[in-house]
Amino acid sequence: MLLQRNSSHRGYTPPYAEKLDASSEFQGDLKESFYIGAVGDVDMPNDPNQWPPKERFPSWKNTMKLYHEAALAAAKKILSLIALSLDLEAEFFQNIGAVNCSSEVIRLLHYPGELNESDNGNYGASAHSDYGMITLLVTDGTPGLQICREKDRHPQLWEDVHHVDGTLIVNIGDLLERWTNCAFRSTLHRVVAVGRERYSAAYFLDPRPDLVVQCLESCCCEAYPPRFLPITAGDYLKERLSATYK
Ligand SMILES: O=C(O)CCC(=O)C(=O)O
Ligand SMILES: [Fe+2]
Repeated sequence: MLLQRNSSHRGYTPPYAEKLDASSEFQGDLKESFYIGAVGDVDMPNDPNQWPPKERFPSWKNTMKLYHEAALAAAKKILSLIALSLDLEAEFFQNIGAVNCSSEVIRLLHYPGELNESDNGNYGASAHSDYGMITLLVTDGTPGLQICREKDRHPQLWEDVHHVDGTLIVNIGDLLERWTNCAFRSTLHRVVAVGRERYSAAYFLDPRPDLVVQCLESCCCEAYPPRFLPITAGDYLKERLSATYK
């Protein structure tokens, strides 16, 4: 298939090719998606994105570029607020290299309306937390997204995320959970099949791959020691991605 996802995870991923919950009994999730990384310009001559033909989609590249810019600006503001809440400078995450523009990815998602019988019980997107820092999600308002507030509790309790027009859904990712020693928990979420076609767009912001993610000083003390070992952002993301595409 043309524009099939390449080794830089850019391009088209068909249904069943991704399994966000590696323990799912199904072959893969129902969604299909298209990944667009940071849009190359003078600073990024080797843009690994895959672009549909200009003749058919004349404004596609520019629209994606504008979306990246707007999402990055919003993500930076949210990260500043998170930093302030941790008694850090507003620019803390940007200053340490946690806001890496060349690792940003937009994932355009489409969930099918009709299901095969063999997909009974399968998910549009099976349960997972996002891997990086934060995710900004917009949807077309079709239900399906659910979160589990207490991911370590069993049985898990799932709640619908209600659509509010004109708003973004912000997910905390695993790396922010590791940095903050669980002060900010990464949100376990999934998309259930509701028998209606659904579209959404997720924007993922990840740190520089060589950045070591370790518990922030303001997030641990003797009585509450670090819960996670230090790891580079790149190693963590590689580990999670390899489980997703097994
Ligand atoms: O489509 C959605 O609402 C959620 C998508 C999602 O969780 C993801 O792409 O990581
Ligand atoms: Fe997600």
